[in-house]
Amino acid sequence: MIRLDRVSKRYPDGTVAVQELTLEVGRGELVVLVGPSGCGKTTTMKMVNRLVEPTGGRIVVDGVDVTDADPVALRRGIGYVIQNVGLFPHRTIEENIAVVPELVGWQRKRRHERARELMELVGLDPAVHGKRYPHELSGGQRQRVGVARALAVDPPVLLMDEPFSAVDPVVRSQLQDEFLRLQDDVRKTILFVTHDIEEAVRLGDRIAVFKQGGRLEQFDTPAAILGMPATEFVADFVGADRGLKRLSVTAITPADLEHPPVVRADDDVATAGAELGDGRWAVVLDADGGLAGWVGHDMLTGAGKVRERARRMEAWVELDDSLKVAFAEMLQWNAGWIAVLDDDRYVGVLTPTTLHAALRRSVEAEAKDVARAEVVLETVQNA
Ligand SMILES: Nc1ncnc2c1ncn2[C@@H]1O[C@H](COP(=O)(O)OP(=O)(O)OP(=O)(O)O)[C@@H](O)[C@H]1O
Repeated sequence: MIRLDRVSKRYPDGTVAVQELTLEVGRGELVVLVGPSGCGKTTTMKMVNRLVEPTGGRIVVDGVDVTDADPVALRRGIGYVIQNVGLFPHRTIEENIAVVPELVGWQRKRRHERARELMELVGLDPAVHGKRYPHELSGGQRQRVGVARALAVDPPVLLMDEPFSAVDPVVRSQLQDEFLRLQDDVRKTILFVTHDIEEAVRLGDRIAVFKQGGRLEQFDTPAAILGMPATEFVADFVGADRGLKRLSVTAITPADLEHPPVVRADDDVATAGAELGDGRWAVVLDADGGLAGWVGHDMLTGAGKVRERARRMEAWVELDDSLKVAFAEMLQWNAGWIAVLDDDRYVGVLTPTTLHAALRRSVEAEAKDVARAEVVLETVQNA
């Protein structure tokens, strides 16, 4: 959808901002450009909508070479969100959102309806905020207006340059969440600039890590960048805690799970006790495979049914949740294991040991390009 082919930019003063950059953003994909200050991220982005002209290479958007396109028409088809938004101070929020629709000649009623619809989409109340002026909104609300304005004529492509960096970390995290939900709905093709690796990992389908002088160091998924930094520069840039960050982008799969003894809620205590044997505890399931709780070996004495002895499970996670979510739940409940469900069906448990193994296997699986289940780890036991 967006293709950069050996694109370079040398400014008239001789500064090389971007060097032979080749990069592709697929339809509906969100690619984050990340790197230290001055590495050419903004320049790259501005070449896509021709606010800056490349000095070499080709840029194609939706099959059209941008150097052949009329810049004004081109920019109307590409939403642009920048830091500090750049709203018109003397126009209301509704008028600000409707700027491009007005430029392209939409009637007043249609503009009004579209602005209201977009305000709702980005979490603003049209009745409350529509008639206000930019200075009457909070920083986070202004950023939302910026996103709404960029979406006004429903462009297939969005360029976003540090759109959430002018707000405090709490609001920022909230905006990121809302933005991910929004992107799930609208599936735009997005080029997103940030200097914050946490933001890149959270938002990006793929991340392009830049180095000073506009050189692309690595272009890959967040998990691969964190698990297998291609160069020392990338390893330094993503940080010494990249293993921890990687937890948040690695999903739980069935191959990661352990399978402790299982008993049924309807079993007699004596039967369950015998089934458990030497095991210290068991997972308790109800008749249709749902999680009913857990039971300790020492709780299985006397007569009665398992359900009368079982303890309720305080927490569980779903397959496809991240390893980070599982780890956080284990810490919160001070538990040595956590049950994993697939919809309502119990499928196994994760422990700190299996969680760590899952993380290691996921890195090796990617390096060898095989399924995670096929990776056998070297461990202290089997080394
Ligand atoms: N108009 C210009 N003329 C000359 N040099 C420029 C111009 N604009 C940017 N540069 C230089 O090009 C390089 C890349 O700048 P750019 O703004 O693309 O970096 P960036 O990665 O977006 O940085 P930041 O994260 O600080 O915004 C920098 O060295 C910058 O000083």
